[in-house]
Amino acid sequence: MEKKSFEILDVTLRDGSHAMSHAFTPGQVRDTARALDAAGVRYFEVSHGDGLGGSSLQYGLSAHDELELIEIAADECKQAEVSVLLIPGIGVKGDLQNAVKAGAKMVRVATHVTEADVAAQHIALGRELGLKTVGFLMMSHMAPTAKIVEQAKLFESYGAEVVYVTDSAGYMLPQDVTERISALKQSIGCDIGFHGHNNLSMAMANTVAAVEAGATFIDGSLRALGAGSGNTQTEVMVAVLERLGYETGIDLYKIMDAANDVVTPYMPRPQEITGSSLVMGYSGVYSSFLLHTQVAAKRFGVDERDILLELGRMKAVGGQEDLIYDVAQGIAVRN
Ligand SMILES: CC[C@H](O)CC(=O)C(=O)O
Ligand SMILES: [Mn+2]
Repeated sequence: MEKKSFEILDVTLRDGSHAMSHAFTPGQVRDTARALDAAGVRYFEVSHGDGLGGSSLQYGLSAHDELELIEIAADECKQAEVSVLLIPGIGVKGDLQNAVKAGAKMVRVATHVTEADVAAQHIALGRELGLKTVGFLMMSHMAPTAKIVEQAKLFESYGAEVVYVTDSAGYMLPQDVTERISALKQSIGCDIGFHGHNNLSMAMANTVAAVEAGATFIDGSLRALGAGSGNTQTEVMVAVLERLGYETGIDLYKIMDAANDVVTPYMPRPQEITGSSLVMGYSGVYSSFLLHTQVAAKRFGVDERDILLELGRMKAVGGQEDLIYDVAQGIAVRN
């Protein structure tokens, strides 16, 4: 049987930044990048959790300059390439140009699932700069499949080479993923990717559904380090996909060692499904809201889950982090 091949993109050093409160050190980035490269991972992402330019009071200040971290990671690459995330409005074109000078070779331009049109200039710039250029539809559970197809076509028309379905809230079930990826497969010519979160313990099942439906770019993070309950666990995904007969190009022992020997020692807490992250998956809340919610719950003396349920009801989206505090205060007043 001919083995199907695809790319695994590791997001430990970007989505993991949320779980690390944006405090990756240069040494942690160097060691992680070296281990990912040695294991055969083709692409891995480095930047503030909210992408280039994310360091701010709204999203959390970075402990170290992300351009310096990108440069350190790129220096470790013998075969791998560094990706950066860019959310138009949080990051600007100049941030992307600087990331390229620091060694980035791929950009993922991320928008809310209904707002692909804000990415036209950034995708064009990515292509102009010679980057592998990707469109990333965040909170994909919030739009019906037809809308996702429409938005993916926009990304493709701007020049995106890959379009991602992104389950930012860890809300989707395998059938949701199958439906969306299959529809994209029939409607667009570029590659399709999937990025999952594990808030309902569905990240691996969703990933398998995505590859079986035709996705050829799949995200994971070592030890699942990422926002909320974290991402699809890269080293486990390699084993599962190999068992399913796919060619990952990644050395299983080396990727396990990267997770266990490099990442585990610096993780601030185990990547678990807690009551709060479960509520995020259940009610469709952005995984990156978790740590902000914990701070707000403490400050106003309220239950984190009540804040998250209310944010889910309000259909809060990325960029509305300040709402978390308003909601917490409102609950405290009502209590
Ligand atoms: C805030 C950006 C976000 O973390 C991007 C991402 O990984 C997602 O939407 O899941
Ligand atoms: Mn994510």
